[in-house]
Amino acid sequence: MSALEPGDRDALHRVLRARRDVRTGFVDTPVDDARLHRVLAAAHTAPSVGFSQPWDFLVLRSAELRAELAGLAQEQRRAFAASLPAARARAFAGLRVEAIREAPLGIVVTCDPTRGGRHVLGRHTQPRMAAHSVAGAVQNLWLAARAEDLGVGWVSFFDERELARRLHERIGMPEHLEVVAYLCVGHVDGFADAPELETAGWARRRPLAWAVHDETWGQHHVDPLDETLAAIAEIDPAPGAEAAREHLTRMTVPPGALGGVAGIGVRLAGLAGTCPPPLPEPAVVAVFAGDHGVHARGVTPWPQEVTTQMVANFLSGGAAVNAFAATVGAEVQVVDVGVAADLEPAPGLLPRKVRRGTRDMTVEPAMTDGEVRAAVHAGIETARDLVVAGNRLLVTGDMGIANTTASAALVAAFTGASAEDVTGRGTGIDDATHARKTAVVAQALAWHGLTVASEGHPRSKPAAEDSGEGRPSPLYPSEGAPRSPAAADPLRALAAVGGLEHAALAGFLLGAAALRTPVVLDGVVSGAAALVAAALAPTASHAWIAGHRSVEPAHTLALQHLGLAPALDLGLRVGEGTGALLAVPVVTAAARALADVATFDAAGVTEKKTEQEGP
Ligand SMILES: O=C(O)c1ccc[n+]([C@@H]2O[C@H](COP(=O)([O-])O)[C@@H](O)[C@H]2O)c1
Ligand SMILES: Cc1cc2nc[nH]c2cc1C
Repeated sequence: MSALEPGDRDALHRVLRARRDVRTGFVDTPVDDARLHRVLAAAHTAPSVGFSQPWDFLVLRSAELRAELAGLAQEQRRAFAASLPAARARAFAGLRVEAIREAPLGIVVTCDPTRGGRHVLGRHTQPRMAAHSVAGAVQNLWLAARAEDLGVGWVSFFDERELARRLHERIGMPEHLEVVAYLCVGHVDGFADAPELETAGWARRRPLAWAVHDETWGQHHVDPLDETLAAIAEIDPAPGAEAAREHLTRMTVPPGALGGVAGIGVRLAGLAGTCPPPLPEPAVVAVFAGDHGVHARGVTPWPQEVTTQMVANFLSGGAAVNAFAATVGAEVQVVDVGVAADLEPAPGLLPRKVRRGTRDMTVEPAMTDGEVRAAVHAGIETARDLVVAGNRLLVTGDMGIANTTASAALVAAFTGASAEDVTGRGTGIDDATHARKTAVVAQALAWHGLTVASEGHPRSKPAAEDSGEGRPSPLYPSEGAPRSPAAADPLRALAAVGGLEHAALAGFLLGAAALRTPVVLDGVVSGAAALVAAALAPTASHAWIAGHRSVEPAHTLALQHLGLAPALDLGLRVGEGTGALLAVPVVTAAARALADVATFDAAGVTEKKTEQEGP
């Protein structure tokens, strides 16, 4: 028996932590054969399916061949860069993805899917286990190399088939082999403390707790919503906001001249806790899609299938959201949380369906408590995924035929406004449909006990609008005024009259705030979701910027109640994230101004005289 010795565990963990995927810093020093042999021997001890040991190691030293292969990788790099949204492409331009020429050794690790014949234990049920086994060998190699002070970089910027074909032609690699890894190997001038992509801000590490599910899927050590609310409670925007306000007084613009742009800058600095705040790019719009049981009540002339059809349009790049996202260099992600139809997998689609549409809110709760929680969690997880993937600005979007009815009901429930005040014309409806829609909203509010206490008057005064200096007013400012039933139990109100996209958007808004990532809010659907989120965690609104004001009356009420001043007011009523996307350059400019605009001192610009001094 091979017993381990004291200290082995610590040593193993040290090596695991110190392993890096190395793309920079390779040096010329040759790798001696004994070292290389130990590294390959470590790879060869890896576990494999049915003990089939499907790997081979092709050691490439020829600089000429390596240069040729580097050319293949470069072509793939160019194609990838061309596929990226503008801000991502800028970030990518500064990244190294391979060191094929610089590293003195290339090791190609192959998989022979035929090794061992027909009866390889386990591979008959799972053919991919052969390649998985080879990945285990690569990991062994990587760790052993680290213990030898050798850097390893795994290059995946290859079309695997093209690489296999080239190796077949050039060095006789058999055609039935698959290439699992091209590894750049050699001595390096040092090992970084953190992954290169993390240091470059391209992506972040996920906390282990998010990845561990206990017994039931989605059951984590701490509930994601509780964890999110606890993180939001920690936000203190005062120091960053104060620093930004102070800096604004010294910037070479007349005092107050930056108007609402200054307010956005203060907000960004408050959230980040520093001034200047980080540049809020790259940006991504998450378009949450869902269908609505209340559609059956004739609240919109559009058939429900349009939700599915528009999702297809987003995914093929043909919608307004795609045009606007391309204009501002943002990525588009569609999140299916409740579309009635089954959707085919597609790049850009996050399949997070909780159920196929909600129920009719006029006769029963639109969602169960469990469905609401699942959709809120889907929103939190979407925010987490997009932030971990390196996005620094999130943008909300929505798609759901009939969702302006659910939005109106939510806004009425949270602000205390009447059905008449909140019900708008959505996609553009005639007077008869508008009257029916208003009655439907009133009926739903009454059925769920979410109606106004004193007819026609909001129970709590709307909060004063954002002063333009990033100080959101308290949500329910009139102390002693009765809280609406919705504010007392936001998730119940959401379940009663909301949509799956509202629930997911509420989670998304909270998830972003918890990660101190700013979010630009789109129209009435996001506004309604923000009311739910703010009722759960008032300080979350420090992370939110109202991108625009839509023509839906409920949106104006929601923004007033949230104390948010819209960046733009263009008479839009598209949804999808369009209005918020147009505000992205405004948000970026606010951050850039704090970073780049010179102070009076630095630029040698004379400040204005005080009034008493006279001319
Ligand atoms: O963003 C807004 O304020 C907005 C205003 C009016 C309509 N919409 C969009 O129109 C759809 C819902 O409209 P409706 O009339 O079917 O309730 C939905 O997909 C929304 O994204 C969005
Ligand atoms: C065509 C169309 C596009 C939309 N985008 C968001 N909601 C929409 C509703 C309709 C009907």
